[in-house]
Amino acid sequence: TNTNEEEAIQFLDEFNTEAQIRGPVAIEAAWTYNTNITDHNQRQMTTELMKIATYAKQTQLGAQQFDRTNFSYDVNRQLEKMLYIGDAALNNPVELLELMELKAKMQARYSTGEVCLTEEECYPLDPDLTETMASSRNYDELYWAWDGWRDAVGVPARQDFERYVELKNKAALANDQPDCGAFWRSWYEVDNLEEQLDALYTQLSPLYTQLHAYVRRRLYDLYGPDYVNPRGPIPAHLLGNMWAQSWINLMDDVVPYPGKPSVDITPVLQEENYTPLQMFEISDEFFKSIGLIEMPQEFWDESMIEKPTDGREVVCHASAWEFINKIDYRIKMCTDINMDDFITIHHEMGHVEYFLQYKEQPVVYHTGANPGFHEAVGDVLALSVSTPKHLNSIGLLKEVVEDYEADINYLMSIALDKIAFLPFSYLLDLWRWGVFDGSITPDEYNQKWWDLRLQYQGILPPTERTEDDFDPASKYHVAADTPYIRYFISYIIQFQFHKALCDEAGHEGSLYTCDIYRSEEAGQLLANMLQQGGSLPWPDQMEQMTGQRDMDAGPLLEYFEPLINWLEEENEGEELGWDHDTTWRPKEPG
Ligand SMILES: O=C(CCC(O)(O)[C@H](Cc1ccccc1)NC(=O)c1ccccc1)N[C@@H](Cc1c[nH]c2ccccc12)C(=O)O
Ligand SMILES: [Zn+2]
Repeated sequence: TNTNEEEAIQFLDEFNTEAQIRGPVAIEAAWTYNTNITDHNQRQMTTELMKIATYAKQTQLGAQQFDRTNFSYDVNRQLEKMLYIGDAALNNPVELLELMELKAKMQARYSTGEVCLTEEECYPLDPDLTETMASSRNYDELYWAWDGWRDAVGVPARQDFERYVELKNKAALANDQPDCGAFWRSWYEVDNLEEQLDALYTQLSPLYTQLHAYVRRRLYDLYGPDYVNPRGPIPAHLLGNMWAQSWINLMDDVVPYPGKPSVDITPVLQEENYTPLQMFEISDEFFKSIGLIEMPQEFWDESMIEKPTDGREVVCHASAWEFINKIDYRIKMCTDINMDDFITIHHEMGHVEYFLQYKEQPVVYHTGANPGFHEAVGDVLALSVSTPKHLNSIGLLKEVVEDYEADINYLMSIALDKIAFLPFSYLLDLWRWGVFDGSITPDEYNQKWWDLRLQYQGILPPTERTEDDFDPASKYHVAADTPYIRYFISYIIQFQFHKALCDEAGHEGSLYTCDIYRSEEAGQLLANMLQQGGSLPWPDQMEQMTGQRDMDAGPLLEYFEPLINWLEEENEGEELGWDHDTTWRPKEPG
């Protein structure tokens, strides 16, 4: 083996140059497929991805030549990142091709899935079924969309998924990892991640239980005792979202003090005919206001921010794209004109901001400090943007009242998104890690999924589910080979970041009223972290920003403190939790 550090540095420089030439070609082919799903474009993408995989394999072999023992920290870290190359580690090219085609096929099935009322009348997830789940209060109509979607994209995915699991585990073994879940967890560079996450969830579950009891009572008032049991789990299709992962669309039915002005900007966005472009420009302006880098011209020229109307099939699930040529950065999103998508735009733009901030780093460091960091950036800014004061100052809320009741309404709206999301974002990869490590076998995929959905979310399916169903694949990230624990981690650390940025901005008063708009100091603190990309372990970067090294639920609990007190009082007399009546089932849908 080679102990010559000079040669290692030479090797790294050559990779860095080569990657910026080869990378864009493959990413462009993936972009073309994602924005125009055809067999031809899939073949083109697969061909390019195979070439990049071969190059990654060569790079891995090259990096393995070196004995890193006495190399500098940075050279060692860059070489180490080259050793783990994901799917490309599959030694058998036939299997690698099979895996790529499986992934493309599952992603295409999800992205083109639809539920039909009649032969000619079919509805896709985005925007139609999403809108039905958000706005219908008809138990049977909600069930039609919920069950139809699972029949359309869940059931047919099972066979592909089982083969996908085998191949992903083979690739993990080729990366010296016992299974794919272990490989995905290795990105967090801590050896007790699962224990840390379990401790965080234990700390947060009482708050979720309070919110669950409150919302359940309101749904009981709405749907009656045939469909909602005030002591049991909630039917999964009543929460305003296809996966019950965010309950924000129930706000009108659960708002604590109805007499106060709304905090939902959807009516204004629609009445004033805001366009997706204008929504993106408002987001970009916020990033600029705190001194971050604005979206480049190529971003505005090449992004796809609306669902095409020319008949093209596209992957509508939002994503942010870096072409590692220091020039091209894009967002692909089928933007709907509502608050949900206004927030998602900030989420996606947060990814692009991270790309822009770390673009001078070596390519191997073009990642988040950990995947949760990448998911948190946009959401942190959205916490400021969402404040009624801020929305009022940019003309998206016509009236704002600042008193205790209005504050509780606001905190409820944020909790319906952030607190409701915690169990879902935790359980999804608990299930998937179990699938990868073999503790969850194909004959129980669906049963174990619903066991976890009951245990953590306190929900149950509106009808009996069997192993003929495969409900996990009704969620994009399961169909699209995208890990999910990153969002659970993001929802915790984004409040740590928010608190640090608010302190830096000189904010005084409650954390939930903080808006870092126009604070160059806050922006500088954030940029200093973002610029580092993956060059330093995330605890070091967490310490630079917040003064301590761990994930900590404290700032989240501080943010929601007034609502926690309000819920405890409001829920006096409620039977908290959902294991009081495990035999109850809702009445069958019509
Ligand atoms: O999936 C997303 C947004 C999509 C994404 O930006 O996270 C996207 C997912 C993806 C990953 C890989 C391939 C294709 C899509 N991630 C990125 O675009 C991305 C880009 C660079 C680095 C890391 C992630 N949000 C999650 C949950 C969520 C977290 N915060 C939110 C805020 C608003 C709405 C949803 C969410 C969901 O919809 O269930
Ligand atoms: Zn994201």
